[in-house]
Amino acid sequence: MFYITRVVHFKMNFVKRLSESRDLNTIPSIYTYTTNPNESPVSNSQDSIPTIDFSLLTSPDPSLRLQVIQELGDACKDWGFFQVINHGVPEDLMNMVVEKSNEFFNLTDEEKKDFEEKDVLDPIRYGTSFNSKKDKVFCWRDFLKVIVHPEFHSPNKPVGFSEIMLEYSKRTREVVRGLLNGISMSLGLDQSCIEKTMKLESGLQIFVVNLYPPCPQPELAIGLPPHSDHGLLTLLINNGVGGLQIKHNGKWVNVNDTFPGSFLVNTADHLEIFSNGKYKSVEHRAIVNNVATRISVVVANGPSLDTVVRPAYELVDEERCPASFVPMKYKEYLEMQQGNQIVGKTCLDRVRV
Ligand SMILES: O=C(O)CCC(=O)C(=O)O
Ligand SMILES: [Fe+2]
Repeated sequence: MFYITRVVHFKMNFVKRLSESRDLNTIPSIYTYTTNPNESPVSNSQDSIPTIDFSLLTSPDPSLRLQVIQELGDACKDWGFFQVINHGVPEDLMNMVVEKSNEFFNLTDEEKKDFEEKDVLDPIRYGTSFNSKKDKVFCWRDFLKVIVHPEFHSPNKPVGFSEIMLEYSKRTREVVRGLLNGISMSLGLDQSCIEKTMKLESGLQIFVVNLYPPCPQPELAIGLPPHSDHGLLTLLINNGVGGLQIKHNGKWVNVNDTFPGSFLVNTADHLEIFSNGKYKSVEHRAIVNNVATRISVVVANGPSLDTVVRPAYELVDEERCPASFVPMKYKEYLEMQQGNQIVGKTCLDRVRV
């Protein structure tokens, strides 16, 4: 008796390769994304996006410290988004991170093959769309996601990527720690309250590179649909090509002009949970264009995977201010978010009371 075994390889359709194919004038229908027709037009009023001077958090002048903590709290409450300047991370390092990330995508298919994603919690995942096994409409985006803390992982190519990622991971964790200390105080809590409760020492940090190649019909496709991030704070830098939009007072706002060398920071779901809804995780999306490849490098910073996240006890009062969220282990939340399609704030809604 003969058994014929046929091994079917699931071939990922990376958009980088697709966009490089000659004569691509229209996008395949799987990428056709319908935006809500009732949505108001995108606003360019980005001048008012808050800017936080990180160096003031450690100023010897207590009134300056107090002022920046107040500004940080207001930014989290009113925008869930701000840019951070004077953060101490060298601009050269930030540029190198973007450059090396680009080099990764320029490796041959064969070289990248080892990193293709199999499971949503694999430490290194090279993939396309958001969750290509579940997405009904595909995102015009390829990605690399690497867990860099509490255990450091990295692809072994291109040369020097690993060292750059390690340094960047350390330096950005320091910025996140400083910001979360300030945010703790802005909530009227001890400076180290978030750091301790969320066990940041073994907190999860994921390094994500998004690559959005030029798209022949940008108005029909989406880079990343509206969503909020898991974790506490997300830091973003890009290669100078715009595409990020954030939702502010029900309207999409373009985030294009930012200070060179600054971090774009957004509040994520677990900060909304911890603050009992005082600080909202911001909805954002990435649009695409037909001219230039956009690269964004995102560092997602969360609690330790075993932390059960719930609203801070100090912020809950059974009568006047009951808990708005039920407790959930961060690992479970992450699996739920990464293992499904990404739709607005639906994940957070699942733990909302
Ligand atoms: O590329 C961007 O600007 C947004 C990326 C993003 O939202 C994400 O990776 O979660
Ligand atoms: Fe995001």
